[in-house]
Amino acid sequence: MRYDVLRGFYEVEKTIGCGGFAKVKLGTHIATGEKVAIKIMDKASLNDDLPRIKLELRALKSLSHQHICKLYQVIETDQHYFIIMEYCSGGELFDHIVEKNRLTESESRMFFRQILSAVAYLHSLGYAHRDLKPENILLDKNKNLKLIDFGLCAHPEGGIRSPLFTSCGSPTYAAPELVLGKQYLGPEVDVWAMGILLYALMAGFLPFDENNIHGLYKKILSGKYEEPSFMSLESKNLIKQMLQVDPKRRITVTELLAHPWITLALARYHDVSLEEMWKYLKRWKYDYDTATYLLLLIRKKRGSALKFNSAA
Ligand SMILES: [NH3+]CCCOc1cc(-c2cn[nH]c2)ccc1C(=O)Nc1ccccc1
Repeated sequence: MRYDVLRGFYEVEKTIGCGGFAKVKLGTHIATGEKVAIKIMDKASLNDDLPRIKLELRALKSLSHQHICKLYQVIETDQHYFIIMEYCSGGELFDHIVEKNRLTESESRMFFRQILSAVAYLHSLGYAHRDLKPENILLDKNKNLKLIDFGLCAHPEGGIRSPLFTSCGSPTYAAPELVLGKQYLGPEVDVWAMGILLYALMAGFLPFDENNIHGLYKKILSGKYEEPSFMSLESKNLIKQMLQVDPKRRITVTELLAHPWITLALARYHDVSLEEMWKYLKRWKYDYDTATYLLLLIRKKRGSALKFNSAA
């Protein structure tokens, strides 16, 4: 498939993922030679998924965090949307767990801290992800986690604490209040999903699993799951606090950040303060210059030469 609008700016290579209304291809940003991920959506097949794309673009444009997949450029034509993103060569966290069966407690903690840092940042900007699962967490070549797919994220007008209704996300990771179709709060369902994630990292299987949806819902609503003997007591206790059926009794992100199991020292990401960073990002147009600047910034941080052929 030829994409004329990309010619001279990006080379398009193999497909690295596809889901529903989008396919994702590996690409090369010609001016810098850096690899990128190009999420391609055919407008004709989007139909009622168009709001998801708008949501995702709005979210990605305002997010800048070391554990959230970076947006470089947005290209829109009559037929397509092209979302140019940071390339995560380590694939999905899901595959990483499957190949290792389960992770050690310290590796799980290392990954979980990164997820928590990204989710805490999201919530601080008034977003809830609402579809946290291993398939939406990728690894870059240094095994750093990157959150993707903000197509279901919520940014309620009344602020992150205002109730939501839309039932969305994957049933396996859905919190009881979501399953019951009750009003729910974005941050609380994200904490539940992170509890499922942490359990899956350390156990190698899911706490609530059933091949039929009703059996699955019953298990989720019971809040009862197996606690493998190889899990330490503090890990079991942390997961228990995240998988509380009553969202009011569930541990919050703020409490998680201070939790002894986490002792999260959130590293400062940019040399500039985050406030200044946001100011720049808000002004950027996510055009080719933005992509070029961001990729050069990464190259600089990596200490590589600032190779740049302006012929492009
Ligand atoms: N489960 C992930 C499949 C690959 O999907 C992606 C990969 C990257 C990626 C790969 N390397 N670097 C970034 C960036 C974004 C996506 C993505 O958003 N996929 C998607 C989400 C919803 C519907 C359809 C597709």
